[in-house]
Amino acid sequence: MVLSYYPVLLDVRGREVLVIGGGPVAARKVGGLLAAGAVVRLVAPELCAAAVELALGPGVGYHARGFEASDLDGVVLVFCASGDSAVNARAAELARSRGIFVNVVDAPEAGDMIVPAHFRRGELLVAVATGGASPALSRRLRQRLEVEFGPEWGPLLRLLAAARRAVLAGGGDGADHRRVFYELVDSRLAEFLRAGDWAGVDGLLREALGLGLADLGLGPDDLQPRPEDGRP
Ligand SMILES: C[C@@]1(CC(=O)O)c2cc3[nH]c(cc4nc(cc5[nH]c(cc(n2)[C@H]1CCC(=O)O)[C@@](C)(CC(=O)O)[C@@H]5CCC(=O)O)C(CC(=O)O)=C4CCC(=O)O)c(CCC(=O)O)c3CC(=O)O
Ligand SMILES: NC(=O)C1=CN([C@@H]2O[C@H](COP(=O)(O)OP(=O)(O)OC[C@H]3O[C@@H](n4cnc5c(N)ncnc54)[C@H](O)[C@@H]3O)[C@@H](O)[C@H]2O)C=CC1
Repeated sequence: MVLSYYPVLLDVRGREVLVIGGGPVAARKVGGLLAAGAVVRLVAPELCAAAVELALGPGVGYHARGFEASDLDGVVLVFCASGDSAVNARAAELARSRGIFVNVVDAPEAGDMIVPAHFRRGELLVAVATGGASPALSRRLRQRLEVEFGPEWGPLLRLLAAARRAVLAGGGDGADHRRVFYELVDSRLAEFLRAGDWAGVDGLLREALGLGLADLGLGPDDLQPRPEDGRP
C-alpha cells in the first residue's frame, strides 16, 4: 500500500528526542537532530566513531546501555536505530502506545515518520523522500540538487527575506507585493551572487524595489555563503 505521508517541518529546538542505537544510521539521525537544535538522549551499549564524536559534543546525553522503557520519559520523538530489530520493534510499540511519534530505521511501517534526504541553504530546505521505496534514489537526487542549488542560495534567501520585509513594511496591496517578489525570484540574482557581482545584485534590486543593498541593510558579509547555510 502506498502511504500518504504528510510532510511537515518540526521545530525541535530545546526538545528532548530519543535515539536508540549508536551505529552510522543512528549517528546520521543524531547529526540532523542536533543541527535542528534538539536535545538528544542517545542510548546504545556501543558507539561507532561518528557517534562518539557527536556524543562528546554539546546537546547529547549518552547512556552506555541497552534501551529501557524509561528512556521514553519526556521525549517528543523517538528514533529506533539499533541493530536489533526486536529492540526497535519493542521500543516503537511502547512509544506509539504513549502517543510519541517514532521512526523505525529497519521497519518503516512499524513507525509513524520517515526522514527525507535533505540539505539547507540558509532558510531554504530541500528534502526528498520516496516513501521508503528507494533511499538510494533519495540520496542521489539530494546530491544532484545540491549541485544545482549551490552555496549562493544561502545569501539569496537572506536577500529575499530582507527585500520581502521592506516591501511589506512599505504598504501597497498583495497583488503589488506578489509581482515584486516574483520579479526578484525570477531574476538573475542567484547567478550574480554566485559570480560575486554585487553591483549586478544591487541593480536588480533597484529595478524591482527601487531600493539597493545598503537600503536593505545588507553588506558584502551577508552576500557570502556562511558555514551554517549548509548545515545538515
Ligand atoms: C524508510 C526510511 C526510514 C528512515 O530511516 O527514516 C529508510 C529505511 C531504510 N533505509 C535503508 C537503506 C539505505 N538508507 C540509505 C540512506 C538514507 N536513508 C534515509 C531515509 C530512510 N531510510 C527512510 C526513507 C526515505 C525515503 O523515502 O527515501 C535517508 C534518505 C535520510 C536519513 O536517514 O537521514 C538517507 C540518505 C541521506 C542522504 O545521503 O541524503 C542508503 C544509502 C546509503 O547508505 O548509501 C541505504 C542503502 C541503499 C538502499 O537500500 O536504497 C534500509 C535497508 C537497510 C538494509 O539493507 O538492511 C531501510 C529499511 C527498509 O527499507 O525497510
Ligand atoms: N534507515 C536507514 O537509513 C538505514 C537503515 N539501516 C538499518 O539500520 C540498522 C542500524 O544500522 P547501523 O547503524 O549500520 O547498525 P550497526 O550494527 O552499526 O549499529 C547498531 C547499534 O545498535 C546498538 N544496539 C544494539 N542493541 C541495542 C539495544 N538493546 N539498545 C540500544 N542500542 C542497541 C549497538 O550498540 C550499535 O551501536 C540496521 O538494522 C539496518 O538494517 C541500514 C542502512 C540505512
